[in-house]
Amino acid sequence: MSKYEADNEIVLKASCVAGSGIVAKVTTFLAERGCYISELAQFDDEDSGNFFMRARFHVENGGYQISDLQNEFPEVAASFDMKWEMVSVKSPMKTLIMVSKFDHCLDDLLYRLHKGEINMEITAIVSNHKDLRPMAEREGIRFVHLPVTKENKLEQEAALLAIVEETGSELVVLARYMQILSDGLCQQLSGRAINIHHSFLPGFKGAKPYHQAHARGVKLIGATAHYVTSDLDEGPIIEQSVQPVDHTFNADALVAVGRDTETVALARAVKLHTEHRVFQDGNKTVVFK
Ligand SMILES: Nc1nc2c(c(=O)[nH]1)N[C@@H](CN(C=O)c1ccc(C(=O)N[C@@H](CCC(=O)O)C(=O)O)cc1)CN2
Repeated sequence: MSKYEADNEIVLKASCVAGSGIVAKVTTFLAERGCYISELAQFDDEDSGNFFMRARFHVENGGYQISDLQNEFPEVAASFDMKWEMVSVKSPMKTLIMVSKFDHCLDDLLYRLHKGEINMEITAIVSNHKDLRPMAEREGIRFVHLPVTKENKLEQEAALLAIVEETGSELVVLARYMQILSDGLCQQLSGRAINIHHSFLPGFKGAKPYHQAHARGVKLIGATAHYVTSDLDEGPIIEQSVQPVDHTFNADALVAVGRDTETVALARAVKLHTEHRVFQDGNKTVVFK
């Protein structure tokens, strides 16, 4: 049985300022309500003073419903001023994917969706170009063409946001979407927009990273999946992937082999986020794999 088929599995994500008694209070809350904890992870970031924990559990003997637990947990959360969420594992995360002309990341995500590797429901594919409409229509997925110019950027982003809200999208994935999001949109999508940058950040930020890498004579290339922030390519890193190269690789060869690192890094990051395993910790992340 796929781990997503477990009807009653629940995930609790919680973070707060570090202190004693947190794990005890949370696990006691769950135990007292007949919950069997199958996964438990925690991390105490001594630099930031923040504490993070993730529990996966189910209610034995069908007593409490998730709504009951969600109604009663705030008392525990309040005692530690916790930021928390409690969600059903089975619920696929509503995900809107943004693309431009490159198709490899979108194609890979669609494949992994079909294989059941990522528990998401694609609500729409939005693009500033028409090139990937056939790929969306092949899958029966709504495709929205939102062309963008310097003059219409704010209107274009408003239209995008309207689709995010209309579809109830919880996550926006920039699958090689080659437009810089405005500060306002970054704020609106804070913590729920993931981008794939085609370099091993912090190296080779900005445009044409493979050409930068070729000029530098690197022996490794990579890709970085990160949350989108106003600071281009500076968002909290979720996942990275690298692979070896050498002097025989010209820039086009780096682009070609780089596609594998981009798809792997992005798919892993989306999977981790949809499984509620990623926490933002300042400009970094904590990832419970
Ligand atoms: N606010 C942010 N927006 C975006 C981020 C980000 O981190 N913060 N990541 C980029 C992706 N990206 C590199 O990975 C990137 C994409 C596009 C550009 C760029 O210069 N775009 C030009 C237009 C280029 C074109 O029309 O072909 C522009 O927007 O003016 C740089 C980096 C996604 N957005």
